[in-house]
Formats: sequence, C-alpha cells, structure tokens
Amino acid sequence: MESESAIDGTSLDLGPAKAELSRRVSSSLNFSTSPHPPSWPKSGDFARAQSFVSPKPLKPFNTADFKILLLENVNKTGVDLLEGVNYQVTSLKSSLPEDELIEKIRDVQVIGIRSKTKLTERVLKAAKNLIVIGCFCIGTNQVDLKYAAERGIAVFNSPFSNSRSVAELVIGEIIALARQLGDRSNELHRGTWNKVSNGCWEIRGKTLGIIGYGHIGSQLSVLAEAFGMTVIYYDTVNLMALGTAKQVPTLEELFKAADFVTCHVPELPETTGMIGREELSQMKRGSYLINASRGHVVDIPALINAMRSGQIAGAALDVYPSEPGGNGDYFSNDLNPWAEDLRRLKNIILTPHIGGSTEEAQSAIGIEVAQALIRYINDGATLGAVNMPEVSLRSLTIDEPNHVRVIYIHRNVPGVLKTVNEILGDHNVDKQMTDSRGDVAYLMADISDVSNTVIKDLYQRLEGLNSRIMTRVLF
Ligand SMILES: NC(=O)C1=CN([C@@H]2O[C@H](COP(=O)(O)OP(=O)(O)OC[C@H]3O[C@@H](n4cnc5c(N)ncnc54)[C@H](O)[C@@H]3O)[C@@H](O)[C@H]2O)C=CC1
Ligand SMILES: O=C(O)C(=O)COP(=O)(O)O
Repeated sequence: MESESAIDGTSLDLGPAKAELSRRVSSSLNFSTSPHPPSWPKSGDFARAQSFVSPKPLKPFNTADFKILLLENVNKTGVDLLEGVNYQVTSLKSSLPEDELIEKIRDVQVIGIRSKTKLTERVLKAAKNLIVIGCFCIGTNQVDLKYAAERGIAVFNSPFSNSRSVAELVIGEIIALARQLGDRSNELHRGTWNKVSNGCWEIRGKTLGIIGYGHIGSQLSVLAEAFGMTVIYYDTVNLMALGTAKQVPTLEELFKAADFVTCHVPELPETTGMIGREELSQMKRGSYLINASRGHVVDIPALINAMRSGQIAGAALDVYPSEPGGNGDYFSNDLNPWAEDLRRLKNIILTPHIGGSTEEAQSAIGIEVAQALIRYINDGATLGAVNMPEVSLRSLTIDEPNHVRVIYIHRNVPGVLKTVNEILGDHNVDKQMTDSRGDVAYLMADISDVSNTVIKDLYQRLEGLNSRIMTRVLF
C-alpha cells in the first residue's frame, strides 16, 4: 500500500521523498502539577513551549508550517489549544460538500470533524499530506477507519465527554413524551388552550428498555432509576448492570416489557434498520420510541406508520439518515423523502442532532481531542486512537538533546522488525515500543547521539522498505 509521508519543511535535504521532521515542543515542560499522566500537556503550557529552542545544530520543522482544518464548529477550547502550539488553524462553522472537502483536505496535515463530515476512501485518497484525523465527537462511523489505518492516518475521538449530555436529553424527552409537552406547547404558541390528562402519564413505575448499554445507555440507566423507573437493557455484550437494572437476553423480551424504548448503539451493519416494522409491532401498544444514536438505526417510514396506527404513542428523534450541512438549512423531502410526513405527526419531538450539544460537553471534547492531536503530532503517541495500535513512549526531555524519535508505521507482515532493527541497530536505541492492530503495525524508537546525516540516512533507509506505510522522524 503506497502512502506518502507527511511534511517537508526542514533545512535538511531529504531528496524527493517527503519527510516529517517535527520539533517536540512539549519536551521542555514540567507537568508535575497536571492531573493528567506526565505526557498530557495542559491548556496554556504550549505557549510557554514555544520558547524552547532545540540545542541541536539541526533546524527543525516549525510547528507553524503545520496546517489544521477544523470543520463543524469545533469548540473554542480545542481551537485555542491547537493555535497555542502555533499550528496554522482554519476553523469553519459547518461541514463542506464533498468536492469542496476534497479540494481543502489536499493541503492539510490534520483535519478535525464532528459527526456530519464523511471521510470516505474517495476523500482520504485526496488527502496526500494528512497524518491524523480528530473526531470531536463520540461516533467514528463517518470515517473509513480501515482505509485511514492502511494509509497510516491515525484517528482519535472523545469516547465519553458528551455521554451525560445525551443521557440528560433522553430523560427530558421521556417526560416530555409521557406528558405530550411538545404538542401542548405548540398549541399554546398558536393561542389554543388545551388542558388534557387523557394519555398523559407519570414516568414513575414505568419500564425503560435501553438498547446498547455502553457509556450513554448505562448513564441513562442510573438517571432513570432515580426517577422511579424500572430499567431493562439489551446489549450484544454481557455487561454489569448498574443499580437494579436487568439485562435481557433478546430484543423481543425488551420490546414486550418496555413502556419506553431508547436506542444507544453505534452505527454498524447490524444496527442499520434495527428498529423496523417487525420490531415496532413487537413493542407494547401505546409505548414510546427514542433514537439519539444514528439515523439509520430506525426505519422512519415504518415508525410513521406505527404512530399513525396508534401502536407507538410518541417518539423523539435526534438523528436522521440524511442531515443538513449547517444551521438554517431546510429539513425537507429533498433530504429525506418522508420529512413532511414526519413533521405532521403528533407527539413527536424532532431535534437537530443536539444530543451532545451542551457547553460542558463541547468544551471537554475540544480539550480532549486537541490534546490527543498534539500528543500525536509532537510525540507520536497513539494512546486512544481508534484505528491504530496504542503505542507511547515518554516525552523526550531537554536532558536528551541529541535524540530523535523514529516512527515507522508499516504493514503487519513477517520480518519487518528484524529489518528495521538492522537499520536502527547501528545506533544507540534508548527505548522502543511496537504493537500491531490488524494489518497495520506502529513502531516507535528513541535514538541517541544522532547527527544531521544520521537522521537523513535513517529516514531514507526506512522509507525504502517495502513494508513502509509512513515514516516520521521527530526531534
Ligand atoms: N445524538 C448525539 O448527539 C450523540 C449520539 N451518539 C451515538 O450514540 C452511540 C452510542 O454511544 P456510547 O454509549 O458512547 O457508545 P458505547 O460504545 O459506549 O456503547 C454502545 C453499546 O452498544 C452495544 N452494541 C453494539 N452493537 C449492538 C447491537 N447490535 N445490539 C445491542 N447492543 C449493541 C455495545 O456493546 C455497547 O455496549 C454512538 O456510537 C453515537 O453514534 C453519541 C453521542 C452523541
Ligand atoms: O458524539 C457523537 O457521536 C455525536 O453524534 C454528536 O455529534 P456532533 O458532535 O454533535 O456532530
């Protein structure tokens, strides 16, 4: 698999091959007061780091040459952290149409997205300089993770920073549906007083069925029990129940018992169309359905029919098979052919994918993903990557001035380590770590007492190997 190395911005002549020689800006920092592990930089530290000048005679790649494109209104916390390292950051409020995305992604080493931007193989093929993707959200289904890994492009996300926000939204929706709040509020907005108790319920004593008992589902379970609900859940994995919740062995069993069914599964081939006509018919008559996971999980035309027939008494949808690119765009039949029918139903809450959209969640996600990107760019650490083996060495310190960090991402085939170590073996390898995940392996080694010529030689010899996906040399 051919892949291009990332950056060329150094004073070294590396010939036609592109090298990335990156100054490790965090190396002079003291993290002793940080709540994070030592290699996790804190907000604010990076500005100080800029004053660190390598004592080596090499003129390293400057972080200011590093281009980052952020889409979909990534939170200011993340933008500030990345700008604080002096990267060139462009931040846009919405996603981009695919052709425009392809134009823009050609030029950048890093892209940051949320749930809307699809980084397909076609898009990533154009991303000749890309080394890392930051998903400033939980879901990573919008990225072709396998293809990215084959190209040596690491992908990071924020696995739980918005889980609480989604769980709280769902609690609000359960009560709003049980009391038909949306309809009453709309009626009075139009001037109609409609005081009714018919078909309106307390949620105390009702049963909540959670499909997918991960970060969000389990958090929701705790909140729901605090409201006096009985909680049952279905998950493909056998998971510890929180509180007095009970795992049920089949979806049918969950549908039979639940007054409210809520979906918290990732988008996978198995979860696509998971709630369709058959499943809706297995639910209790007059029960409620909530989907804040991914748009393809629920078959919406089947839901429309089930609501028209009274089988389902109310629904809340936060996600849709096709979602508009930005705020102000119209949610029309052009986007989803049933949009008008959906909007005409009673007791249905339609929200524009806001499950994770709180100040708390977005601020935390901005910091978490920006820090992961900085660690990867500057130190090569893949901890938390969703498509690469997790490899990390402690940051090089100022006491190790003539070291380089070699990162060799390669195809996971027999004999590579022997060959690489023959190349590195001519030098003093201070520390080394390697791991593989599927077809891709990631090797990191710190080498001491290196000169300009040695760096160039190491780089060129590694680049010449058949197994190579990407070579980076950080110093
Ligand atoms: N509406 C919004 O703004 C947000 C939506 N999400 C969506 O919610 C999803 C779930 O998020 P988390 O709870 O953080 O994920 P998670 O990975 O912690 O939990 C997902 C759970 O679903 C289970 N699962 C997978 N396939 C299943 C299947 N076929 N049947 C039953 N269970 C299955 C897994 O075993 C896991 O326990 C995310 O993948 C994302 O798509 C996440 C955050 C915000
Ligand atoms: O975190 C997720 O997976 C979400 O669905 C939230 O997406 P968003 O960041 O709001 O585009």
